[in-house]
Amino acid sequence: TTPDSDKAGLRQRFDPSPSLLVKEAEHARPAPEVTFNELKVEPTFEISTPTMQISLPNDGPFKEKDGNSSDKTQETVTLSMPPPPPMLNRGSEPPRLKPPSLSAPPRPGNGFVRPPPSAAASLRVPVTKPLPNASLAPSSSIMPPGKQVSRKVVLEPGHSPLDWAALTNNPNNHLRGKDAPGDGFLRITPTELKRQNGRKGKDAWTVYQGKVYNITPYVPFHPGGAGEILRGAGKDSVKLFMEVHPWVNWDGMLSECLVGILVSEDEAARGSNGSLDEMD
Ligand code: HEM
Repeated sequence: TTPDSDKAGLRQRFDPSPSLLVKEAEHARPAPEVTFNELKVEPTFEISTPTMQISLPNDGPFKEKDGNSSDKTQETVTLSMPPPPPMLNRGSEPPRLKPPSLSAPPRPGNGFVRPPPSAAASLRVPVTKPLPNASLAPSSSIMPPGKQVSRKVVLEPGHSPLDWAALTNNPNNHLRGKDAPGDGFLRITPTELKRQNGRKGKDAWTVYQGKVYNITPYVPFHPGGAGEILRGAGKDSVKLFMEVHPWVNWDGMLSECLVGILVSEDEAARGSNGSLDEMD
């Protein structure tokens, strides 16, 4: 070979024409695609609607009303099916996993409709803005049936659960109220309890597990609203309370509001002046 032909040969090798490039590119096809061809899998991006063919005998339950006899022994019904989801990894690469940052990590406890029972519920500050007229709020149309919207209300400023906790921390606040003078606990009859219904200047007392509490100071702090908690005024609230929030720590929250215990009329008549201190 001459030097000139050497040059030409080199140029052809290192400065290939576009057609050569294509050829080389074809040769450079990655091996897994060959595997595809060997497996007779046709990589294609077309999305076709698959069909399903069902053969029905003509004299079966689908026979025409007028009894037309047809030469056909079979009728073919073609049903369309929705297209499959497009496959994005049709190439030779294995399917790639999504980066972890794009998928939210699974959160435990998502199935809970209500928060789990805990004493801390009494100190939890509401994170979502409640409905102003929560007791009248209709259930949301986008909520699945059976799941209700919160019945919590907007509390006045300074009436958060933490504000209540601060108030009960000071025993000088006399949260037992004006109807329970002194420090001693009272023995309260059902008749007396009935009178303490929060009306006509009377404090609202209620009963929980045989103990009588003055709920009047707590009413503006109650997350379920005044109307709800006052349903128990002058009577035993345990049933209503347990229906709504059995996890709330009544004793812990209202210990400073304890007025006394509920006794029967007979028991009260046997006692001297109604003070529990007398029993010691
Ligand atoms: C007649 C008795 C009572 C009734 C009918 C009642 C009713 C309600 C209602 C309807 C709610 C809103 C629930 C929601 O949809 O999220 C609520 C919340 C609440 N109530 Fe009562 N309540 C009563 C007594 C009490 C008492 C005595 C206390 C305190 C010892 C109390 C503490 C609370 C607390 C802490 C919440 C918020 C619960 C949470 O954060 O999930 N309730 N109440």
